[in-house]
Amino acid sequence: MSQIEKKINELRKQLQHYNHQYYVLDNPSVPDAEYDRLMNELIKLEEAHPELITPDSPTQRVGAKPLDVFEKVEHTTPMLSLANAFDVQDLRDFDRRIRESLSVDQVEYVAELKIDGLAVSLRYQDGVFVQGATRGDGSVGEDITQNLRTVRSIPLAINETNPIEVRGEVFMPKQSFLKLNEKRQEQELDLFANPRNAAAGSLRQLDPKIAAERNLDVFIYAVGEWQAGTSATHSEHLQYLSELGFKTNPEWKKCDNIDEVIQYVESWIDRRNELAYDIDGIVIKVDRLEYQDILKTTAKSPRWAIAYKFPAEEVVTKLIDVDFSV
Ligand SMILES: NC(=O)c1cc2c(=O)c3cc(F)ccc3oc2nc1N
Repeated sequence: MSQIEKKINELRKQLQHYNHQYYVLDNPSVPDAEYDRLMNELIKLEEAHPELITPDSPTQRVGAKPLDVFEKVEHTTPMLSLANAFDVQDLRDFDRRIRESLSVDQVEYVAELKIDGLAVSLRYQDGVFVQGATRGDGSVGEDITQNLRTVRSIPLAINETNPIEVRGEVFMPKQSFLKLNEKRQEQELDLFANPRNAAAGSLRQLDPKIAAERNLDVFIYAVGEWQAGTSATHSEHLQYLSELGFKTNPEWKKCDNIDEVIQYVESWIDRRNELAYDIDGIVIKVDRLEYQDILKTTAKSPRWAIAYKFPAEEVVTKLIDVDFSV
């Protein structure tokens, strides 16, 4: 390996590490000036040696040119939607049905915040991000790889060389949403109704440069296709996803029974406005993967998971004070 290649690989490793600290762990470890200096050094070296550029280089986040259309992508494992629960009794019924089907007295669950964004599937081959898609109708989604590459918290490379597909929710933080609408107000463009629509609208842009400016973020919440997988529980999957370098939501909780799930749900009903992002409920999943396999799915939804929906918040949009006096 030439000195140049050594230098390029060293810079890539450093920048990928700093990216992970900043965007995935929200814990910047270098001043921006130092990060920019290293990035500029890598850009210059790659410009001088374009044959050494690889798709997982930190310089390749925004590169692509606008698309004419989004290609279709078939999901090898369908991306189903969740059945809803609206009160505690629904949760107890959900738990009873599962314990009866499994003929067990107690079932462990994982409870997770239900991020109010857009479901996506990300595929990695030989440790490199190769394709990202929307849920679509559950069987066929749209290829939005170029736009997902601009989401800084989506790693372009992971240390799992076996093919793996993961699923998560792309969202726009509340602050970014307010700033975007203020800018659109100034430009006399129509405003987005909520962060979810803003995130969806950003991922539907054919020009990745626009998506790149929208400050999108992601929480990865499940492993999809992973032949090499050996985990016994969903909670092990969540820990593994985090070790691989994915951004997972830190608020998930393993619950020994439905009573603990109900406590968790009730603890979050009044705490959502503390969060930097919108949630519209809590997702509850049977933790043991062998139980998930036994319970399977209906045509539309898994029998081993349910979404407890919070009552819709009275929509208090921050009215942007427009100064008509001028
Ligand atoms: N918005 C979310 O934060 C979120 C969404 C889903 C799903 O839509 C979902 C759909 C399935 F068929 C199975 C598991 C799931 O798990 C999920 N977990 C989450 N945390």
